[in-house]
Amino acid sequence: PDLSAPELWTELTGLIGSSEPENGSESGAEGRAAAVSLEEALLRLAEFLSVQLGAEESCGSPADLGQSGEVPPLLTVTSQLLALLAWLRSPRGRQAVLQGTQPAPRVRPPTPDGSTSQEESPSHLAAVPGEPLGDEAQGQQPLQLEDDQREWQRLEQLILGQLEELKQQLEQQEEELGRLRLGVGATDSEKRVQHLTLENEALKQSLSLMRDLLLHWGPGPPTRAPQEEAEALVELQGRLQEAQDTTEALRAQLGVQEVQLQGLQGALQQLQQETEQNCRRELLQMHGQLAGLRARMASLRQGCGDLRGLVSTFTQSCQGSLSEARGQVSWALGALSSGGPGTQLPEGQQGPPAGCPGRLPELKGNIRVLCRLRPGTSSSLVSVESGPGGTVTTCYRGRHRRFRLDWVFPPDASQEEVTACFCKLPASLTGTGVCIFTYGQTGTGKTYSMEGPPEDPGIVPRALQSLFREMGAGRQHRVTLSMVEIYNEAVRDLLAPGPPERLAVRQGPEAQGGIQVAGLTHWDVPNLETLHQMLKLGRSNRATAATAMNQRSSRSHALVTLTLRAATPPRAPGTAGTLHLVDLAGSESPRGQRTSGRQSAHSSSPSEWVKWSWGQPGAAGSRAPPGRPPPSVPTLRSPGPPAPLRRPLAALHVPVLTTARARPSRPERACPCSPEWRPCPWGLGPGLCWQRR
Ligand SMILES: Nc1ncnc2c1ncn2[C@@H]1O[C@H](COP(=O)(O)OP(=O)(O)OP(=O)(O)O)[C@@H](O)[C@H]1O
Repeated sequence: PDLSAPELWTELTGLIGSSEPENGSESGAEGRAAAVSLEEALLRLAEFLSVQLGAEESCGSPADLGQSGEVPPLLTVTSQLLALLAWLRSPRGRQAVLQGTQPAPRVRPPTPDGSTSQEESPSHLAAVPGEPLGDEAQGQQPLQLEDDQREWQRLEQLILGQLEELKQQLEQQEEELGRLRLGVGATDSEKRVQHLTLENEALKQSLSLMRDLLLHWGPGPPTRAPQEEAEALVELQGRLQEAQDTTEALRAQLGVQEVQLQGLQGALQQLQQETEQNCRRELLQMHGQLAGLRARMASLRQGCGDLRGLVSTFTQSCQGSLSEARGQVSWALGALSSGGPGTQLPEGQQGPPAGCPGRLPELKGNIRVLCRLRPGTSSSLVSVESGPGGTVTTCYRGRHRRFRLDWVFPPDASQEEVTACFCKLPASLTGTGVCIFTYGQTGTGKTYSMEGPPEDPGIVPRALQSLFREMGAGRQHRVTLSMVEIYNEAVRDLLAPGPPERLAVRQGPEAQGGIQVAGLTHWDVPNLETLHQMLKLGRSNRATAATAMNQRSSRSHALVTLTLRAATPPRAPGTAGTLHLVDLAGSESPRGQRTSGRQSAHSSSPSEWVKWSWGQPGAAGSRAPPGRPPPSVPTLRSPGPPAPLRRPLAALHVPVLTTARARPSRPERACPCSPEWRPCPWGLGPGLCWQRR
């Protein structure tokens, strides 16, 4: 096994060349070949073959040995060698070797399947060592020897050629085996390398994974060297410093944002409060408006009921007046017809009979309409005829109208002149009722005429002064005063001890004066001074508001009622007299009228004057240039009288306002005045407030 293939073949070649007698002492073989026995050569050959076959089997090509037609040359040579060996060991071979002849085995060349085809000749079989040859055999021996020698040479040449061919094939196979070994080794190495590389990569990944896991979840990195620890510590300190700096910066930014947030929260809170306040304020306003609307609706309902009552009262009053007038007319005609022409009624019979006192003047009508022109200019006034039965001619929007009135006061008429017409009235108060009211557009002098300034008092102070003067100190009448305001269609008591409340107006019995104001207070007026104080108090309580045309104008109707009753018993019912002094609210947006090019110069009645003057702007004023009527203007439509209660009360037969019950001597309601003589919250003077009095 320690010999290489070429050396082994060299030995085999030498062995074949020295195939002499086994002892070989005289052989021509050389040195070493002679020293190797045949058996030993065969053993070496077998070992070589086993090694060769093992090597080929390990190379994965043992199947090549069994393929048909591809008998390995090694087997061929081996089989021939074995055949030669068998011949040499046979007696004939021994004899041939002993005779110094070449063997003449009838050995055919190896068959393709490697089997040795050995055909023994009869002579060959007879030439068995130790057996004697026959004669025939003796005679044929030279020919056979020559054949054997030729055969031997041929066989020898054949074996040598095959050995040479086998040698070449072995060398080729050796080279191929080397290549195969090298290739297999290279392939395995590569596979191994690849496998190891993969394992290495897997191990690397596993190691990296384990390292990461240990860094994150493990007990920490393994202890490092002090230098590394120091460097890591420095790095960590740097990172810590950066983190602290970042934290400080974030804290500062957070502080700024907190301040901004607080500011925003404050602004939001303030906005919420403002919004809440606004909402509450608007809600309160809406509640107020709603309450006002409800009150107005209730007032409208009440006013509607009152108006129905007034219409009913007016109708009844008209019917009664007509019946009375018919009776008076029939009485007067009867009296005149009984006396003949030129007959005058006797002195005592100048009036109607008993039961109809003072009715004759009413034949002229119980309404007097007086016109007072205010100083100033008025574009609608054309001409004026002052005095009793005077006329006023106006031109408004191209239409001329002439009105005849009971009295016309010129613009320069004084308060005394106007009041003189009313000074006789208080004397006839007993048993009747008188109503004086002013009526006109705002700023035309109604309040001025009724009240007047303190230095130049108007109708009310002068009439009341005249009334008290006539009654004298030991008067026989008891005077009571009430004062109401009709504002926004609500009736309020201007002299109520408490806060002013809305009073209800009802239709009462005709015997008690018809219209009644429930809960209205009536105050005793002992003297003129007290009367002035109470009037002042009532005026101060009157609701006033500014308007565009007159800053002092009143938006309410003021009604002062003075009642006179007999102070000594017996008090006969029906003997009370009442004086109503009314300052109506002014008419503010003049009512438009259709433009008319025609001019009318006929005289209109006082009632027409009243109707006309209701909506005329500047109804009183200076005279316009005569003969130049104002140019036509387009039609303007404006609201008329805003409320039913603003109608002229004179047309309603002067309803008498009375209380539903007699006024007690002392107010039933508690007086807020304290007994410590503090200023009266009502503004009443000493002796007027019942507690102080
Ligand atoms: N005859 C007059 N002489 C002098 N001044 C007058 C006269 N009439 C009115 N005035 C003045 O005209 C202004 C308006 O008068 P007044 O307040 O009496 O009008 P009014 O009709 O009562 O108005 P309102 O209807 O708004 O209450 C007042 O300053 C008043 O002094």
